[in-house]
Amino acid sequence: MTEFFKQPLEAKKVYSMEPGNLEGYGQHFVVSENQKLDWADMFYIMLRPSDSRNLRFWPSNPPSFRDSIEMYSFEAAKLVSCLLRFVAMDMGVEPESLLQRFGGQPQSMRMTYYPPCKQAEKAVGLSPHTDATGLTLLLQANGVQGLQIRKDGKWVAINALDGAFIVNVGDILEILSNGRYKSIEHRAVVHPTMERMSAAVFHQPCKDATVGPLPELVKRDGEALYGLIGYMDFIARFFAAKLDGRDHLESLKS
Ligand SMILES: O=C(O)CCC(=O)C(=O)O
Ligand SMILES: [Fe+2]
Repeated sequence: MTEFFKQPLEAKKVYSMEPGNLEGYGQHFVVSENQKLDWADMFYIMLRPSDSRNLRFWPSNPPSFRDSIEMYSFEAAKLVSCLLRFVAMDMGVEPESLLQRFGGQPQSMRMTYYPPCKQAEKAVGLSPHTDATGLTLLLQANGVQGLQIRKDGKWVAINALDGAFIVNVGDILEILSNGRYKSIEHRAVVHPTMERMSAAVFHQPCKDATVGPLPELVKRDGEALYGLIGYMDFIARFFAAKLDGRDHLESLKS
């Protein structure tokens, strides 16, 4: 990842995003021509299932990139399967019940490079958002801190352990768990003199999945806190909400 971002712009532009598609090199969360852009370069690819991969966006330089990503993707999927089993057990439902909702374990990855910014307090590295996923494994790749989460209305800085994953609960797990696990709003700030890099691996339902609280939880709770929605409709709402925090999620509440 470091070597990819270090290349001259021209080399990275070979992988530029195309209209209507998030894959490739560029900026995400662009909703209007008047907004300030995030102080970051992003690179997004689909990893799983393997037939969702578009190798046109997989850099051939550095030469080890593809093999490294393949291995990373496999291990991340394995870890997330374990975590989803633990979460299911924690909620007192069948251990496989959550995992079943992520059939084929769709997975994608956003690598983000935040250049240093002299006026760091005036720039936003990554705008506040929740992840539209089940679970996200986030790795802060070069030891520079910058992630913040919104807790009780206040931004709290996260001090990540070196080499450890930060596990973020996403919108879909909040819905499936009927609100037991809350999707965390987060953002990234930038540093005045140091660059920062992060890699987020997202685990989401398949495109044609319908998402709603697990029936066994609804039965126990006596009500479903969220209505049923197709995953692609959910994604459309996610982007239409223009990153207004958790609005897209709150609007699903019945
Ligand atoms: O850079 C970070 O720490 C946050 C990245 C993130 O939230 C994302 O890629 O969705
Ligand atoms: Fe995120």
